[in-house]
Amino acid sequence: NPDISPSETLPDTDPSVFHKRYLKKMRDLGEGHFGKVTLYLYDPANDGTGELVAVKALKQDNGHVPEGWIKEIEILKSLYHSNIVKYKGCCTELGQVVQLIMEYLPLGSLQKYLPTHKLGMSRCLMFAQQICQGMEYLHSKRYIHRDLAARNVLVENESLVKIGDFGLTKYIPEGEIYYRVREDGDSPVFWYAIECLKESKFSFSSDIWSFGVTLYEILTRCDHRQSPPVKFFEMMDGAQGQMTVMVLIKQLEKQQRLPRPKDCPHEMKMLMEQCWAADPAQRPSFRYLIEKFEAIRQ
Ligand SMILES: C=Cc1cc(F)c(CN2CC[C@](CC#N)(n3cc(C(N)=O)c(NC(=O)OC)n3)[C@H](F)C2)cc1O
Repeated sequence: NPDISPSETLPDTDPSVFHKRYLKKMRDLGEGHFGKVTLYLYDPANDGTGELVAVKALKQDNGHVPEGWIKEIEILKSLYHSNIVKYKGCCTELGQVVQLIMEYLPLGSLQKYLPTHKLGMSRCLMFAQQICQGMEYLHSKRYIHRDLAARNVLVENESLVKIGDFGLTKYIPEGEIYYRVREDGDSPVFWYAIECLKESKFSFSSDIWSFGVTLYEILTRCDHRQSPPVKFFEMMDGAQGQMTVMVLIKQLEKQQRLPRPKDCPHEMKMLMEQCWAADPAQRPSFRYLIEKFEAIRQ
């Protein structure tokens, strides 16, 4: 339309800048150790026609912004993949970045979706392959996730899932193999590789172990009676009843692993066991897992 000058059609504001005053709180989506994720309507026109967004905010402690928080925002901002939740922007307050704005996936996590949608095996394997594709991309940028689990995978629709949270993601510098941290608070120990439990050594290979547990969750349709914590407690031959990290390590050192889910194809059982190899070097890569899923799903 020749008589409208470009300046009348181009937006003159940065779409990745969100103003706190236009964020209308809807409800909480999740709670983490250091903060929470909340559903907001971003409604600058103040007429309810805005868009729903998922907002991650840290529990503010005396106003200083932890260095890891900026890192998490920078990491998500740099990721572009169909199986990774989209970064939308930031909301700053007093010039400090305080909130991370992401796309909202109303179907929520696999942990909530699977028990109520009876998915067939082929759909489960399709989701598993998509998680591997998102993770292969993440590893290609030298990031390790450190918290891969069904609760952190979101459902876009019945044919698409995305890795939705990067709260524990770390960069592994060139030439390094491990990332070492002093674990604190509620670490997801039942998703942790044996070397993470024993020496806090995280690597690309420890993400593979966590993927194996995530695949187990998918094959059990996230039935809470078969959840990793429940099954590991059951395997503890119920004696002392007190599960500690030491007891879990002993079980894993005795080569005990999560049981084969009902109706689980033998090939999937083999794949999970490869992901749970005691030696990190023996575990497959996400590239290898993608090819396995391609072959099985043909
Ligand atoms: C500050 C740290 C921190 C705080 C937390 F609450 C959590 C846990 N949280 C992660 C994000 C979460 C699950 C995933 N993936 N989710 C994202 C969406 C979305 N983008 O739409 C969504 N949708 C939904 O539930 O729709 C019905 N759930 C869910 F909030 C749990 C992890 C943390 O590191």
